[in-house]
Order: sequence, then C-alpha cells, then structure tokens
Amino acid sequence: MAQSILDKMSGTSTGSVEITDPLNYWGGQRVKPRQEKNAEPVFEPATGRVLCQLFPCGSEEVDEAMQSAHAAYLKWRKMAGMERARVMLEAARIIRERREKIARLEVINNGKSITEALGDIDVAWQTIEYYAGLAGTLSGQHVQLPGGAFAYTIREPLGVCVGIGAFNYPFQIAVTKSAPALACGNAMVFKPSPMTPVTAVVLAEIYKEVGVPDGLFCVVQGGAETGTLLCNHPMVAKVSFTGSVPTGKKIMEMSSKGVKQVTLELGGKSPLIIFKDCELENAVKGALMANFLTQGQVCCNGTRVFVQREIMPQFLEEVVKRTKAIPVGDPLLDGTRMGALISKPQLDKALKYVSQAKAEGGKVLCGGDRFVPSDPKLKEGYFMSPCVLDNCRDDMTCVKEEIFGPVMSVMPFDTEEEVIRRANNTTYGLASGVFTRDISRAHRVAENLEAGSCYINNYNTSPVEMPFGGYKNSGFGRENGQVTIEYYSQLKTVVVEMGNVESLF
Ligand SMILES: NC(=O)c1ccc[n+]([C@@H]2O[C@H](COP(=O)([O-])OP(=O)(O)OC[C@H]3O[C@@H](n4cnc5c(N)ncnc54)[C@H](O)[C@@H]3O)[C@@H](O)[C@H]2O)c1
Repeated sequence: MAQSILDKMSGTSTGSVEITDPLNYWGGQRVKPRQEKNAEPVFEPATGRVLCQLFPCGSEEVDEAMQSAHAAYLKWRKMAGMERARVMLEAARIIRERREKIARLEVINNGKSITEALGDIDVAWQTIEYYAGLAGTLSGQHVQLPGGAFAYTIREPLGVCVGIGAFNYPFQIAVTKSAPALACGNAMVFKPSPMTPVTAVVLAEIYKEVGVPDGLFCVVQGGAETGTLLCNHPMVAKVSFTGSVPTGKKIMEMSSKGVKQVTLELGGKSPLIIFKDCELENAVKGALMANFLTQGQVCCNGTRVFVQREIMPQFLEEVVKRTKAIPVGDPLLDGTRMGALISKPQLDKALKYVSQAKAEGGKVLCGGDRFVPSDPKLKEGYFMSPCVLDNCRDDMTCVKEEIFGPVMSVMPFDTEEEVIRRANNTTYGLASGVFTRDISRAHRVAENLEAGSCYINNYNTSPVEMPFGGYKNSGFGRENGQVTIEYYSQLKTVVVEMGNVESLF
C-alpha cells in the first residue's frame, strides 16, 4: 500500500506523471477530500503541467485529523523511548531503501535536480536515525532535598504538534519536524506547502507501514486558510513553522491566543564574507553552494557576498566562469545541476529583482534571464539562468530583500570591522559564512556575526547533529541537534515528602 505512488516512480521521466491518489492522510490512511471545491492546481515546475488538484481541508477535516492524532498520541506517549526508537529506525531503513523513488517524486513536484533530491532524502533518513537514537536517552533529574525528601523531573511530550512546511524541502521539512516530535512521544499534524503536497503523504504511509499508531503523523492539505484552522485548533500544543517572515508573524500571533509554543524557521538574507587570504578556489565553490542550491530557493543562502577588494577581479572571473557552466535543465537527468523554480510567480519575482537591480546600478555579469531548455517538453518550465550581480551596494533592493531565486549579489569591502558592520546591517539573522586562512580571524568573525549559524571555509553544510535556526527576524527555536528535544517536550517536577507535613497553620 505504502508503495502505490512510489511504484510508479521507477523509470519515470519528466512530464509523464499524474497523481490521482488522495493527498490527505489521517486515521492510518489516505483520505479523500470531503468536498471537491476550491481546487488549486499543483504544477510540475519543469514542464508547467498540472500534476494534480489540491482540495484545501476545511474545519471538519482539520478536526478529524486532530482527533485521530490525539488518539494516537495517547498510545504513543505510553511507549518507552527505546520502543519508539525501534519503530523509527525501521522508518529510516525504508526511506533509505526507497530513496531513489522518493527523490524522483520530490523532483517532479518541486523541480530541484535529482542529485540534490537524493541528498535531501539521505538527510531525511539520517534525521530519523538521529532522533531514534535520542529517544532512548530522554530522562529527567533526581535531586535530594533536606530531611530525606527528594524531587525528580520527568521529560514529557507536549501532545499534538502542528508542523507547517515551506515548498523548498518538502520531504525533508516533514521529517525534520516529525522525527524529534515523535521521538519525544508527540503526534504531529503536518501541512505541506500547497505547491508541494505530494511527498509528505509518502512519509505518512511509511510511518504507518512500520507500525506507529494510526493518526500519529497526519497530513492535511491546504494553504493559509487551512493553516489558520490548524494554528487556532484548541487541541494543538505547539506549532512548528517553516516559511516566510510575514507568515511567521501571523503564526506567532495566532499561537499566542492559545498560549501554544512556537518554533519559527523563517527567511534570511545571509552574508558570506570572503577575505583576500582565502583559498580562492574553495571560496568560489563556497559562493556557488551558498547561492544556487535548489535554484536559489534556500532559506540560509549566503546571497550577500562580500569580497575583499584586492581579490575581487579574480573572484568574479572564476565565479562567473563556473556559474555559466552550471547545467540547467531537466531535473530528472543525472547531469543536471539546476532545475526549475517552484512556480511561474516565483520565477517572475526573481527576474523582476534582476531588472530592478539593473535599474539601481547593478551589473549583470551572467544569467538573470528566463531559460528555455531545448527539450520541447520543458519549454513551459520555470527555468532561470543563474545570475551573478556586480556593482551592488548595501542599499539596493536585491541586497536587502530575500529573492528566493538563483541571484548572487557581490559587493567589495576593505576591512574586517567594516564588513562585520555591513553584514549585520539586516533584520534577518539566519546564517553566515567566512572564508579565510587566518584561524583567529575566522573565529572572531563568527563570534561577531549576528546569525544562528556560521560556516567557516564552506557554506550550506547543515549536519543533523547541529542546531539550526535564526537570530532576529529569522525566527527562534531550533531544529536538528539534541537541543530540539527541548522544543518538543516539557518538564514535570515531582516533589516527594518522606516525613511529616510541617504546617504553618
Ligand atoms: N529557516 C528555515 O529553516 C527555512 C527553511 C525553508 C524555507 N524557509 C523560508 O520559507 C520561505 C519560502 O517558503 P514559502 O514561500 O512556502 O513560505 P510561506 O510563508 O508563503 O508559506 C509557508 C507555509 O505557510 C503556510 N501559510 C501561509 N499563510 C498562512 C497562514 N496565514 N496561517 C498558517 N499557515 C500559512 C503556507 O501554506 C505554507 O505551507 C522563505 O522565506 C524561506 O526563507 C525557511
């Protein structure tokens, strides 16, 4: 059963898949929409073809999913951490075994290259393995008190958690949220982006296949309205959100009404600082990794590239040469390194940022245009040639705003002090990077950058073992790493009297 959609993935090519199975999942099965109204087409980004129709869940469906999740939570929370771990490890094994098929489905729905999607699926099963490993270690503290009394803490789950995801890492986000949630004994109702509804349901089927209680991981489909219903539902204990800053603010506002915990993983406009003493080839490669993964639609991308003035000519020559050589096209082909952006509006938005940059004095060194691959089936796809912008200034729109497309803005700098000040001059604070051979400088810069992550001599490596999240408007709370256990659990203190009650009354 869990392989129904995946079975069709063997040997699939771009433009050949149609999805007809229901996309909601609760009570241990796919659930048909209650009413087939307000349909929204879901597109295959590489062809512009309609892949399926999405019917947003209304309040009754959201409530059904919640009830189903709550019933599962009551069973799951009673299991020992080691028992939960065993089930989760089996889910990780199955994902690893089906990585190829899941990755193909991800590519068809998201448009990223198969090489990247395979990497995303690998991160997903590693994440489940990692949190399965932690599930058996959850414990409290024992404290001896005067007079023989003592106290202890119990680390308990929160209950039903809501996960709301962005479109750029559909399967991985569903896993990043559900793995720690489930490890701690919670249930999760997950809402993917309405543009990428397909692979979260596959995850739900895999969890079912390995024996989690029916309803433990539910998927409800829809956009802002369904998301609002989820955030306002009284049975929800926590909302973990990945998406843009404006939506994040709404989520926080709604959650505050029910005093629900929130984790906000929001956008960024991260700085990458390249000093003249760097290993130039690595810095160039780092700049490409910081800008062009997933067609530039990555939250932590280092899109403000500060290059020390003395090495600017060499840096630009090399970065442009490599950017022009990026194979853009059919995302299911092994040789492709850049696929299609998620939607026509997202493509238009990225192109508009490039024209605005030109109008504000920026110079396009390469790319920045719509790209039409030679394969006729891709001619309506949302492709764009990766762009390097020179002559950028801190006050330009392309330098201040998150573009979420393959556009790198390059700016010169002279001193360390100056570049740190400029790098921090933003309301965002998700990530940052520095290339230098001077180890003292590397650590000094890392210390002074206002961001949740700093990559030294690399970029966009986010190991599951390490916390990931934002400073400032990029959000709060963390995902990945041991610390995330704290965001999906709460401590109960039990105080035990061994003697008589000494009453003041
Ligand atoms: N920090 C991170 O870990 C991280 C990771 C990936 C993406 N992002 C950010 O996500 C953004 C791109 O993703 P997007 O365009 O899908 O973001 P978005 O904010 O438009 O949508 C994100 C999700 O929120 C839902 N949503 C929209 N309005 C809502 C509402 N009023 N109530 C509840 N839910 C609502 C959407 O349906 C979607 O599922 C970028 O800003 C990017 O930086 C952050």
